[in-house]
Amino acid sequence: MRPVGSKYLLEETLGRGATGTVWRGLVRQDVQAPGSEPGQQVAIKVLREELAADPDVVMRFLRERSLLLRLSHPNIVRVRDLVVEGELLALVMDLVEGPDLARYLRANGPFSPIAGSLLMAQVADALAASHADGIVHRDLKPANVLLASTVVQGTEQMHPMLTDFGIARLADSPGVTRTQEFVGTPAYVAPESAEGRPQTSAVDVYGAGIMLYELVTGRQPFQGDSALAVLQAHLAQEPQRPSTMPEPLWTVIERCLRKDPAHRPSATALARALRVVAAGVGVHASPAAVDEALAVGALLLPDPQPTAVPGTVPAVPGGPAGTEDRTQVLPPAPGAPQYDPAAATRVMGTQSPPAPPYGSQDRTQVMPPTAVPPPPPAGPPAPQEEAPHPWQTQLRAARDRNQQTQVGYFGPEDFEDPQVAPPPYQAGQGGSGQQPPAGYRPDPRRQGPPPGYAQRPPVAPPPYQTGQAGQRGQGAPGTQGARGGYRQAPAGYGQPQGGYPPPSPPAPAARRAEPPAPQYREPPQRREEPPAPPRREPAPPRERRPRSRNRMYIPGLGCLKGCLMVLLVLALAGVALWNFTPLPHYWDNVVGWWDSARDWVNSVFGK
Ligand SMILES: Nc1ncnc2c1ncn2[C@@H]1O[C@H](COP(=O)(O)OP(=O)(O)OP(=O)(O)O)[C@@H](O)[C@H]1O
Repeated sequence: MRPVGSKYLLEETLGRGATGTVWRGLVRQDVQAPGSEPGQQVAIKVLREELAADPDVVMRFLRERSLLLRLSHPNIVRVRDLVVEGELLALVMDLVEGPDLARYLRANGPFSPIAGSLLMAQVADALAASHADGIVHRDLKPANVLLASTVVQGTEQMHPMLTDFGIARLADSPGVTRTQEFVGTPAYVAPESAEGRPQTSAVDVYGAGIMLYELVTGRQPFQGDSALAVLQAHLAQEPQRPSTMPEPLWTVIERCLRKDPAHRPSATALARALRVVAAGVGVHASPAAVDEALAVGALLLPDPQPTAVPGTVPAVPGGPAGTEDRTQVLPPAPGAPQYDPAAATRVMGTQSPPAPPYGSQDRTQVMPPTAVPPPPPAGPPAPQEEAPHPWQTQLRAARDRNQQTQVGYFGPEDFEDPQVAPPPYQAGQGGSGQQPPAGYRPDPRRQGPPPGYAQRPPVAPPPYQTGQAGQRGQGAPGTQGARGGYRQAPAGYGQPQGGYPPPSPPAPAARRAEPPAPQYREPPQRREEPPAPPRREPAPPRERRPRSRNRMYIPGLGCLKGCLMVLLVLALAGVALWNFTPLPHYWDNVVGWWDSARDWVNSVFGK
C-alpha cells in the first residue's frame, strides 16, 4: 500500500477522471485523522500533478478548505480532509460503495418519470444546500452522482450522493484557464458558461435539467459530433419534448433549460417541484395530485438571489472581495493582453482584450492549435515557443474518455467553423433566417472543429460488481425494457406510468415571452483589421476510380461485349430470315442462274 501524506494509505484505484485519480484508502492505524477513525476506509482523490504544481490551485485548495469541509448534507459526499504535502494535493472523502449514476444508466437504461424525478429531487436538495453555503458545483453530470444503497424499513433503496464539489473551481485557475474558457463537461454546460459570461448557481440548475432529461430518456437533449457542436447546440437549439414525457415533467425540464439563467428556478424550487411531479404522474395519483402536478410551473420560481461564481462575475472596481477578475491573481504572461478592470461583460464575440491566437506563447491555451499557423511577426524575433502547458497534456489524456470535464476556450472564431451552422445571433428570436451582423466574416483558418475535440465513441461500461447489480436487468441503455432494476429505487419509485396527458404543442406565447439572448457584436479589434484575402484551398487530388473487384475483368471488354451482342443479334436474325422467309427459294434461284450463266460462258468460249 502506498502512503499518501502522513495519515493515509492508498489501497486500490477506484477510477480516474480529468482532474485526478480516486483511490480506496485507509486511515493509518497509528494516527489521528480529522473526522476519521484509525483504520477506517476512505476514498482519496489525488489531484493530477499538473494541478498540484499550479501555485494558484494550491492557494485555492487551502483557501477553500474550510468551505469544502463544512459542506455537509445527506446527499453530498462528505470531504473529510485535504492533504497538501510536497507535490501532492488530495481530497479525503467518504467512501461510497456503489456505482456512479452514469455507469448505472448505461447498465440499466433510463428511469421511469417517477423514479427519475425522485432521484433528481435529492440531487436538487444537495444543490440547494451547497448554494446556500455559497458553493456552486459547476460540473453536474451523472458521473458525479454516486449511488449508495441504504436499507430503509427492510428494503434496499438507492441513495444519490453528489460529489466533486469544488473540483471545477480548482481547475478554474488563472494558470490553467483564462477568463473566457469554460470549465465543465460539454454535454452539461450552461450557455452562459460556454460563452464565458458571468455564472451563478443557475448553471447547476441547467445541469440538473440536462441530467433529468437524460435519466428519463437515456439520452442528452443536445448532441453533436464534437464538443464544439454540443456547445453550439446549448446556445442555439431549443430542447424538444419526447412524446412519452409527461407534461408536468417536461414543464420542469424546459424551465431548467432556459437559455436565460434568470428564468431558471432555484434548486430549492426544483426539488419541491420534482416531488410534486412524482406524486402526480403515476397511475395511482389522486385527481388532486394530478392537478397539482399539471400546475407545477407556478412552483418553479426563479432564484431571487442566485449564488455567484466568484471570478466569473465582471470585475467591479472597489467591489466586494471575491468578485475581482481572477486574472489579476497572477502577473500576466509575457505578451498577454493587459487586464482591463473596466472592460465590459464579456459576451461571445465582444471580448476585450481579444483571445490570444492558438499557437502563441500563451501557456494557458487548452485547445489544440489550428491547422494553419499564424503569420510570422513582422517586428523583432518572436520569443521561443514554450512547451505546452501541462494542462494540455492532461486534457489530451482526459479526452481518451468520454464525457470528461473539459476546459476550453470558446470564442467567436469557433462559431465561424464552416462545418457547423453558426448560432443565431438573437437566440431569443428564433434561430433561422437570421443574418450575421455587418462586418462578420468567416475565419478562413478554420477548417473544422479542433482535432482534439473530436468525440470518441462511447466506452463500454465496466461490469458493476457490487451490491445487487448482478440481479438487475441488463438492458441496453435507452431501451424501455431495461427498467428491470427498480427494486433498489427509493420508495415510491415505480415503473413507467400510464395515463400521461398527451404532449401539447409548444406554446408560441411562452417562447415569445423569452427575452432575446445577448446579441452578437463584432469586436472592435476585428473591425480594424484589413479584410483578409480569401484563401483558395488547393484542389484535393482527384481520386482514382477504384478498379473493379471482378477478377475476370479484361480492359476494353465493354466494347467487345457490345460487338458480340450485335453479332449474336445478326446471327439470330439470319437464322430467322432463312427459316421463316422464302429466302432459301430465292437463294436456289440465284444459284440456278449462276450455274446457267457459267454453263453459257463455258459454251461460248468452248471449254
Ligand atoms: N467518494 C467516492 N467513493 C467511491 N468511489 C468514488 C468516490 N468518488 C469517486 N469515485 C469513483 O471514482 C471514479 C472517478 O471519479 P472522478 O470524480 O475522478 O471521475 P469523473 O467524475 O468521471 O471525472 P471528472 O469529473 O474529472 O471528469 C468514479 O467513477 C467514481 O465511481
